[in-house]
Amino acid sequence: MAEQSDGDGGDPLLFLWIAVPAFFAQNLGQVKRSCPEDRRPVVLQFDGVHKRFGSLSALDGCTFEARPGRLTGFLGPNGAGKTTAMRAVFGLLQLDEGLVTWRGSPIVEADRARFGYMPEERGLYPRMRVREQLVYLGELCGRTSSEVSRVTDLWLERLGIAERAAARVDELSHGNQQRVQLLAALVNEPDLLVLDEPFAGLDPIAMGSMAGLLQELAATGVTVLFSSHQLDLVEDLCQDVVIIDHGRVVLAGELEALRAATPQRIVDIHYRGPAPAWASVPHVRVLESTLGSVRLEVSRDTEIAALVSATTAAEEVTSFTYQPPTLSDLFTGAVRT
Ligand SMILES: Nc1ncnc2c1ncn2[C@@H]1O[C@H](COP(=O)(O)OP(=O)(O)OP(=O)(O)O)[C@@H](O)[C@H]1O
Repeated sequence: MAEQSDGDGGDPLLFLWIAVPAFFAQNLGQVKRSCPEDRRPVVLQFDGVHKRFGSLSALDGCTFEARPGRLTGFLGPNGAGKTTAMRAVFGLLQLDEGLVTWRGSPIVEADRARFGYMPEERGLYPRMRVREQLVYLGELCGRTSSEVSRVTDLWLERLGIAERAAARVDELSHGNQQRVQLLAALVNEPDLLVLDEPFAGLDPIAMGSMAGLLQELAATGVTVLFSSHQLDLVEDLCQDVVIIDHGRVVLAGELEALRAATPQRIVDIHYRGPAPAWASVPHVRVLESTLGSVRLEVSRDTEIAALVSATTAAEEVTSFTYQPPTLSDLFTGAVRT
């Protein structure tokens, strides 16, 4: 696998990883994924991946997987190694150790013809017209012009930007440029979609439509891995999460299972009147307390009756919720400060 870019700067034509193989066209027949006798695991797998930049370990034995038909949130603080890992999927950097595999085999260019990538650098040609650019990019993946035109028109319509098809990319709003960028990752009808912060900078409405779209794609069996710093959104959207810190995976798996497996439970109470003495209840820790609301941490085995009994001292209780830690709580607990 050739190292194409290891530089720090943004490469505006980044997704030219798909550009080289015009010869994909004649090879695509060999990469059909629906072969029923093929029982290899249909996952994207990172296995002990190391990537160093000089003395800095950007990926330090990174191991995780993303599964088909599911949304996997790829989380971590700034500089944790998310973009580096995503670039590794596309052969945009040379790994020092470890393997990234797709369906159980090291990824080759023919696999990448069926992958979609939305890079952090957002590499569209700013002066090229939207539809023309999308068709061009789809053709670079080895698709015929009519195939790619059909998919492009479908998605332009679906994303509500069909009327801007003839506009230049740099004439579009940020949100619409982001939609076109996503579309550029979809024109080859990918089996795997890797998105670097697809929600960054979107307004709430655009976020909702992007979220809905990713759910729809996952529902059709696409493997979707995306990075984000918006933990509430990831919690609402993703079945699986991978949390990475200093190049190492510190927590990974099915979100609900990870939440349920924690020994802590979080109790949020909203009330009127003076604050009851919750801290006096055994095994209760006050995490936050403001006038009229309190957040408590209890153990999974704490006797809730004692807590409820203490709460009745409030003038009125307007809400009482008891739940496992949120994704944000898990993230804070997992990541080194
Ligand atoms: N080409 C490079 N040369 C040198 N260092 C690099 C290079 N690319 C990434 N790094 C470093 O590797 C580490 C991981 O960077 P990366 O961009 O993967 O993190 P990230 O998790 O995507 O961060 P963010 O959330 O801020 O986007 C950082 O310390 C970064 O400075």
